Amino acid sequence: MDHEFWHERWQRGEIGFHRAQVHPILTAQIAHLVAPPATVFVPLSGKTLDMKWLLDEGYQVVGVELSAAAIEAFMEEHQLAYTCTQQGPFQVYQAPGITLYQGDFFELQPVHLEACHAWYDRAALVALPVAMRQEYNQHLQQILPPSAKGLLITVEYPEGYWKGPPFAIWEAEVRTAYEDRYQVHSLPSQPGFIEGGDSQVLEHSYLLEPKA
Ligand SMILES: C[S@@+](CC[C@H](N)C(=O)[O-])C[C@H]1O[C@@H](n2cnc3c(N)ncnc32)[C@H](O)[C@@H]1O
Repeated sequence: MDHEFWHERWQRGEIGFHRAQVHPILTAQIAHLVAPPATVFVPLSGKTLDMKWLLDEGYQVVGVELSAAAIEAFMEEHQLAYTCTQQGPFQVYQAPGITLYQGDFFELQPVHLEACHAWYDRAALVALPVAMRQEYNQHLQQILPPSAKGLLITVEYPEGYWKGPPFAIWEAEVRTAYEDRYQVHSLPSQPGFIEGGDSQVLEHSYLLEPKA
């Protein structure tokens, strides 16, 4: 999954991961972690409608996304008046309540996320092959404030059912990645969504709360 893979997907409009509705797990769960006007980090954000829902609820949003096309589509589809400036390795798109860093997640530093109270990971961790996931989990924990809480959604499906992305991630992997620093609350799985997928897919979500 190099950068070119994702740029090409955006260029060709192959964005089956993009949902036409706000994710019901976000709307049901985020208030259990943080209340508006808390700042929520959305890694590998695409142009998800979830960010608009968060803004409309009164949350502040910080995102990171490789594709400028995705970020500009988000701003334009929601008619947000935005500015764009260069800051180090990022083009920074800003509109009231939202800052989207266009560039590589792995270039983010703690200073970029110092205002964040929570993060929301849907189709970010599962977008990465296993070799990158460990690095992603470590970097995420290094750049977030230690008090930040997480809402993570993974997908699960039988081996051989789908090539990925999204990749199936089982609870043991989530616990290995997060349990040192977070209480990992597993929520009941529910029928999931993969472009062209069917009932063999489950979505499994987790609330991650820093250990005292
Ligand atoms: C599967 S999509 C999910 C998008 C969004 N979370 C959603 O729910 O619609 C993964 C996104 O991550 C972006 N991406 C992949 N690798 C990235 C990286 N290293 N840094 C920033 N964004 C990245 C891709 O361009 C793509 O938009």
